[in-house]
Amino acid sequence: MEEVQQIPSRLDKRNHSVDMRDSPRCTLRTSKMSYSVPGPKGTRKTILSNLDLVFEQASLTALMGPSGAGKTSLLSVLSGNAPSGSVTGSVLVNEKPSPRGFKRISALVPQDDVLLSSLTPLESLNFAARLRLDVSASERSEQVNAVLSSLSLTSHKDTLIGSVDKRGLSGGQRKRVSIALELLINPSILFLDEPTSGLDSKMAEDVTSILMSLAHDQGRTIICTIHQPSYRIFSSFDNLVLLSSGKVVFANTVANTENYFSSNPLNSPPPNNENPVDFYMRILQDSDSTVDFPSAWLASPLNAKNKLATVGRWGPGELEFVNRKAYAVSRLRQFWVLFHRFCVDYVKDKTKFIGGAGLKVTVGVMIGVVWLNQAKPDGDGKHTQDSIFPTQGALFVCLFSSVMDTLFPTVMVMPTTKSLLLREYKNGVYSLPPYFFAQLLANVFFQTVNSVLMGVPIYLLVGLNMARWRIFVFLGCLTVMSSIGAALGLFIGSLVENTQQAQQVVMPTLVPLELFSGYIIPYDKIPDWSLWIYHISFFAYALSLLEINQFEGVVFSDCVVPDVPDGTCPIVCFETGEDLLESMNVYVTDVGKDILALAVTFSALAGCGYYAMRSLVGGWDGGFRNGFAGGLLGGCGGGGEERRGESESESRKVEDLKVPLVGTV
Ligand SMILES: Nc1ncnc2c1ncn2[C@@H]1O[C@H](COP(=O)(O)OP(=O)(O)OP(=O)(O)O)[C@@H](O)[C@H]1O
Repeated sequence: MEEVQQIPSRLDKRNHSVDMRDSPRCTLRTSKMSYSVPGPKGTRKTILSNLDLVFEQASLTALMGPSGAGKTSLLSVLSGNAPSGSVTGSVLVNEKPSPRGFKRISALVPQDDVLLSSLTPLESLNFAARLRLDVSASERSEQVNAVLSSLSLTSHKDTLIGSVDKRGLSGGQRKRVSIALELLINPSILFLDEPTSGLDSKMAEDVTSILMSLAHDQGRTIICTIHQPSYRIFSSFDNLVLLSSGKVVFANTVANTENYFSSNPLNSPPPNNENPVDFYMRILQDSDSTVDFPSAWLASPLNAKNKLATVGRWGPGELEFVNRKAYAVSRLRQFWVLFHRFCVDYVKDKTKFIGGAGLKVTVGVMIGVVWLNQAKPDGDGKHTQDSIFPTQGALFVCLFSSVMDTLFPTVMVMPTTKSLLLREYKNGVYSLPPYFFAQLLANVFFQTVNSVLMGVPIYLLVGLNMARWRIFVFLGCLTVMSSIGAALGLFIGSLVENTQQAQQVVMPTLVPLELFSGYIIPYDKIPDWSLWIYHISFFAYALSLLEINQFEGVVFSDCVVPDVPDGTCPIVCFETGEDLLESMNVYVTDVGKDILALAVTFSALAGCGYYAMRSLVGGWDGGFRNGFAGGLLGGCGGGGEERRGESESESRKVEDLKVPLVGTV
């Protein structure tokens, strides 16, 4: 059994620092609490009905029941993360309405260990501490070390967390890091969704014994959903809440479970050769059973005892302390810490950082070699007609690559970053704008570096216009296109459920914009019905800029128009760069318009990305995502159940905790 040490006392009330000894001890009580969600055709589906439960301070409670019984829903409602449905009845913390800063005294550890795989436990905790604790650096580091030691992670603090593809911490250690991240704020109430799932029996026992100590030695109220625990693990819990079809079947001490089921309502003890926990689950799911378990529980004397359980009280000034601030640090600080974390995560992932940069240089050199010196003028500074097509090709490939190389990595990492965002946002770690802008800026920054690494070799090898400042216009244009790719990536990534869907959205979105950009289909060949696509294509505006940058002032030496009798020239031939530009509907005076169009495109996509992310975490109109993405991905499949799960877990801003959960909501 792992030993849990007490986290030292260092509370500074002015700074909202944390320490369990000074933090409120909390008892959670539900009274006639019901939870329902919108069902089909305007009906409502009741998921939890009339729950009267008490979760006492310094206790470890197991939430159990057959699949679909409502365990996760109950955890979501108790932790303040079920805004998609409606809650009636009351959920009280120390007999008082849930305080404004509820998320600063409670924490939810999700089932999946959503962690940044390229960081170590120490780095993860340091970043989390910078976001969640408004104390001096030395106090922060003291707290991080105390939490690491509290969860027996000190000797693993510098090991890479890792993931399925990258070896790192074991499953049990990862789970402990997940718990440690939440323990940083010394929560009075800790909610855990299946903390032992996926762990072997030894790891599961270690995690349970840690939870037991956190409850008993440190006074926390701990509530976890749990599936098929061994009898040993089951016996470590103090209390058991057993649900079936959203109703309470048993809610009392674990010690009383066997007596209760052996007498009323079953009148027979569990068979000797069967784990009693498995036995209770089996009988609850027995479709032939005639026993009305919820009614039997309501009539039980143990139920009355449960209702009369002693409840905690707020100490003097505690409620005021909890009610103060929604976030521990300012939004500017949140932005800076998150930006730093995105950068460290990117740089530490060698495949992303070194591999990505190496690939860009290689591709740049390859393209440069393919079109070597094709755009270079002759000794007199003049160009030839046959340089036009390869030059345009090189310019277009650079633009295309800048967008795609930013868009795809951004979309591909979204499943991981989304889960992390949901976890942290749900737990009130930061507000959305700092997160969104930190992610956008970090993506733009790294992908711009990559675009430059690819663009410079192409520029030099192809022999593009070397007039002094033109290379900077070229690189600036690639930077803008990378930024557009990043904003579009965040937008699409927030809308879709997985990478497969992302691919199904990306290609149909980008192909028309490329096709009608004026390069693949020349401007004068674009059918009238699709001219609008040309006018909204950011490829068209960026290509226009690069073509002006390249061809303005250029003279072609080989345009000798043959003398033909009827006056029509049989070949298309340009004497100057301006002639060429005009033939493509590009004018030197368009520069301002092109820059404005790109700026508007970037702002619009960033706005849509933010809106989609806001919708993802459950703010504003949660229906936007389901409506828009549902329509877009109607035929893509795979999402109904996941989407339900996500909306169920949608977060609400901490400020919103002023009203809900209490009384009739
Ligand atoms: N937002 C929702 N919309 C529709 N149905 C929902 C929603 N949330 C939960 N449900 C339904 O409510 C019931 C309880 O779901 P919940 O996820 O809470 O059960 P559970 O006991 O945690 O199940 P499991 O053990 O399988 O995770 C299920 O039938 C589920 O389909």
